[in-house]
Amino acid sequence: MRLGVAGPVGTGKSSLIATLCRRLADQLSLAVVTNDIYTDEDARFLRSAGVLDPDRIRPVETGACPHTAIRDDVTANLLAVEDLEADFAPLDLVVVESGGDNLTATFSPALVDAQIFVLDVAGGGDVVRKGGPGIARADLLVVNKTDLGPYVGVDVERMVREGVAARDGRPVVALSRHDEASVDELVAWVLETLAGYRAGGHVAVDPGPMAPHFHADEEHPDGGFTHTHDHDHDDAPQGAAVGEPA
Ligand SMILES: Nc1nc2c(ncn2[C@@H]2O[C@H](COP(=O)(O)OP(=O)(O)OP(=O)(O)O)[C@@H](O)[C@H]2O)c(=O)[nH]1
Repeated sequence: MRLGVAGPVGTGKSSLIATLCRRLADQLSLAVVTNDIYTDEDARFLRSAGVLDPDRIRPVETGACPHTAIRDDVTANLLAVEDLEADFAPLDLVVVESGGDNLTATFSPALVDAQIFVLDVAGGGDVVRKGGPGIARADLLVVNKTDLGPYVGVDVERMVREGVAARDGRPVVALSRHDEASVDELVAWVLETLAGYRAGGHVAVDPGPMAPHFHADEEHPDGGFTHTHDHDHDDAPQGAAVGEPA
């Protein structure tokens, strides 16, 4: 299974992956692909954490906004994942870490089977309310660094409640690496999702938003049409469609 980890800059994506590797490397065959814009910093961090054979951690240097490489053109990431799968087959789990991006960045289902969106309490208690496709529709929302709540004046329980309310029943984990019970909850979710994937019951979803795009169609008076997939998501804002097919 390929598992994406996305979220704004510094919310704790690399640390979460290090924690997962620490907890799962004994029972699963793991590999990690990291994405940074101009460096291989995240891969170096994970290698130096000593949680996985360094060769199982491969960096992609996007040279562009992180979402470009995880949803618009996933080629570089797919090649990195496929190289790892070829070198270490059979792998149970490949984790792909996005570079830190904004609230709209999500993975294409062409790259990952499931995805985690990571926020942290230090980014402000109102971030969940600001919403976005990852917050609302990623397979799992993690509200990270809950231990910092008292120091930054954030009501963690309220933030988590708002996350649950925004997600229509999808799961939320309130996480701190200093709270073993919360790490247990994260690990349990990963194992459960992996079991569902192996049983053929897990369907990769596109949290969106899908960029407006053009379909060539000779029958259409304009030679084709541009549209969005807003209607795929009941709660997505409507009205952005341009020239829907007749
Ligand atoms: N207090 C606290 N700090 C944490 C926790 N998880 C991560 N951090 C710290 O948060 C900072 C950012 O963590 P990273 O894992 O580098 O975050 P990231 O999302 O990978 O960052 P980018 O790749 O730059 O977007 C580091 O200083 C971590 O030590 C946590 O549970 N509690």
